[in-house]
Amino acid sequence: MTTQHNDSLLRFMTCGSVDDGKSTLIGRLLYDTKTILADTLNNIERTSQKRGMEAVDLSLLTDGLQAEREQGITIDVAYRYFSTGTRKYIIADAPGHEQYTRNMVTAASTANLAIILIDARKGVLTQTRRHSYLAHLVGIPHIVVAVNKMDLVDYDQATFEKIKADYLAFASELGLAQARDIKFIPMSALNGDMLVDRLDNMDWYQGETLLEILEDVPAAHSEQAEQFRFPVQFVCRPHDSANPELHDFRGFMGRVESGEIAVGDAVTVLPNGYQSRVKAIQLGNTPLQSAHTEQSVTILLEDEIDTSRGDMIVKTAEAPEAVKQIEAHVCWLSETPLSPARTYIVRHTTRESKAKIGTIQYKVDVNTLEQQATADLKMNDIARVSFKLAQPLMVDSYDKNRATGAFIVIDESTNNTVGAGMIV
Ligand SMILES: Nc1nc2c(ncn2[C@@H]2O[C@H](COP(=O)(O)OP(=O)(O)OP(=O)(O)O)[C@@H](O)[C@H]2O)c(=O)[nH]1
Repeated sequence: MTTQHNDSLLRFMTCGSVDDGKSTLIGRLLYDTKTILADTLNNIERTSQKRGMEAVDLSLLTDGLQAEREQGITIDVAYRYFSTGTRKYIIADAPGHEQYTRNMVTAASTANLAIILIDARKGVLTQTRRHSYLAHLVGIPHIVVAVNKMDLVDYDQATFEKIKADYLAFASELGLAQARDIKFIPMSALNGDMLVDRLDNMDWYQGETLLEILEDVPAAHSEQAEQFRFPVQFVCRPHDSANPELHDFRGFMGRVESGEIAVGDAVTVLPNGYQSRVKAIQLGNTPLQSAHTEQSVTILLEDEIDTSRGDMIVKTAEAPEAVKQIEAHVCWLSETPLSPARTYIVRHTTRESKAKIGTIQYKVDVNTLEQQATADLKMNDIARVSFKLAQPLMVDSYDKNRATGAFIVIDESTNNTVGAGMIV
């Protein structure tokens, strides 16, 4: 089965430590793909000249967004958009240094590719390991290791090869090298080597440029044929006594989180397990023969089935389990620590359940990757936790399905999101 998908959009993120060149890299991409507005460009050129710089300071492009970022949004992730003839791009940029973990987990949850920046002079650092671990944890399938500032090491191939070997050694240890597609590029974001243009300083590198990788990489959902998952958001049941035909119309509205569905397919509605077939699919008022991932549609079934928000329509042959206990990796997002004594709400797709903490098996030191015993969780902690649920949830493992394998934890008293979970 081939899965249809929106291949014209790629979501990616950049990870790097302070001064590795994240802003410069993004600026260079925007500049060389000519997606900056002319007046913005003039401003930057003028400012760079005033500061006595020979080249245009591309970090000014993204730093202009700093003020926006600082307006106290809870999760501090900036999104930037650009497009080429081939694709549209959404870049998630997770700044902030202490809050790095939670920002990165948030930014990474929808990204399909992560660029991990390494300063060629410094090589693989603790932060590199941390970024890589988090990218792995949140299941980003494509990793580009960008060895930046090659101009400062005389574009030396041996330096690049050494960093590549070091990275691969720890990526294997982590299981990252086996599970993900990793590519390495030597570059100078400042001069523009190997981002959009190859230039001629590194003829020894025959691989793709950054933009070539971005243009080619499969977008989300396109790589594995995922199972059909349709959490019901709303049941549309018009009551129109003047129009008795409409009594038959009961549409289930929602978004196809994964897979695809066609008219005539055998489906099961969970958690009750009612079975039926798809009678019709509508996109707005347009009838469709089939629907695929990321489409928001209305599904009509052949039988009258009592269904409500929070139920999930799946194909009968590939139904997930409805479970009342889940094991997950949790990233704690709140300043108030997780307390095992309290009751939380777990929100999973369009469904919620009250939840109690079963056990916190361990938390992970993201710098050393060591597992440590703990009694609570503080902001930025990542831990393996089990939850006991009051209501069953229809879950997949996060590895298999990033939509139905993820959930958020909500504090009942404040209604704030306090944790993000990935089901093991
Ligand atoms: N020589 C050289 N300098 C670079 C390169 N890329 C970035 N820089 C410089 O490194 C410094 C930091 O770059 P930024 O792009 O601001 O780094 P950043 O990672 O965004 O830093 P934060 O925004 O503080 O996280 C700036 O002075 C850049 O001009 C490069 O490829 N070569």
